[in-house]
Amino acid sequence: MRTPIIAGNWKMFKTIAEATDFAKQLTATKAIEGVEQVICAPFTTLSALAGILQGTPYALGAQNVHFADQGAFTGEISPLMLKEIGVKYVIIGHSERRQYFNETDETVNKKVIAALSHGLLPIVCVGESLAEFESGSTEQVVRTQTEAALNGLTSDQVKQVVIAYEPIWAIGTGKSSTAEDANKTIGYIRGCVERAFGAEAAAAIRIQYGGSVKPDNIEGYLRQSDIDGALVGGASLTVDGFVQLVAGASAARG
Ligand SMILES: O=C(CO)COP(=O)(O)O
Repeated sequence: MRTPIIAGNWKMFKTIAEATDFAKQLTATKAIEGVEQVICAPFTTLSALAGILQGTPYALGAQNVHFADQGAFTGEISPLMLKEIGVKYVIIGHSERRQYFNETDETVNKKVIAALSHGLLPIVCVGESLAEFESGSTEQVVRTQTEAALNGLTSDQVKQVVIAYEPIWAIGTGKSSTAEDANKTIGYIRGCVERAFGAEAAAAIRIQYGGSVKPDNIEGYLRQSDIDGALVGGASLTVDGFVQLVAGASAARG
């Protein structure tokens, strides 16, 4: 049985003061069990958050990483640096990075390999644009992205990866995929993993849905057979929102 995983992607929101405030409030609430909970925060806030979240049920995630250990890469952050802070997860290949920062399937793959080799767990984002959705090429797009991202991994490494299926047209738009459609595409992604890495890896890998997930729709997603959690932007920015998302995931699985 795959443990559901709810990850908040704060994107470029929250100062250190705001992040600290959030973490103190969150750790003061009664923790919900049975759901893995992750906060993917801006780089500048990670050290402060690590100090507060250490020893709590809340894991820390980053939103990007470079593939080299060190080097002349101005403005970048290496897997070693994240590991040193106590980061556990790292989002790789978010559509905003693919769209605005020239992230490619090739760099996503290099980053996934680098993250795993340093003991960081990748949350790899895949998903189609509106034009691709409307032309019926969703499956082709997610298959290409998934196969490229996982290229060269062993099946044991694949079991540690989390994939987030985020249709680009559903991100921050309030237009979410239906739970049934998301489940179908996520089932298809799992099938791609099975063809490349075998049944055991496909049964173990966790695949989230992301895109306008809110406390009032999360249960519908988590009740689906293949959806193992959610990667949430806007609704994860308040403590109340985050706790409600986790409560919804727990209720769906309860
Ligand atoms: O991009 C997302 C998470 O990575 C989704 O963002 P929203 O939940 O704000 O739509």
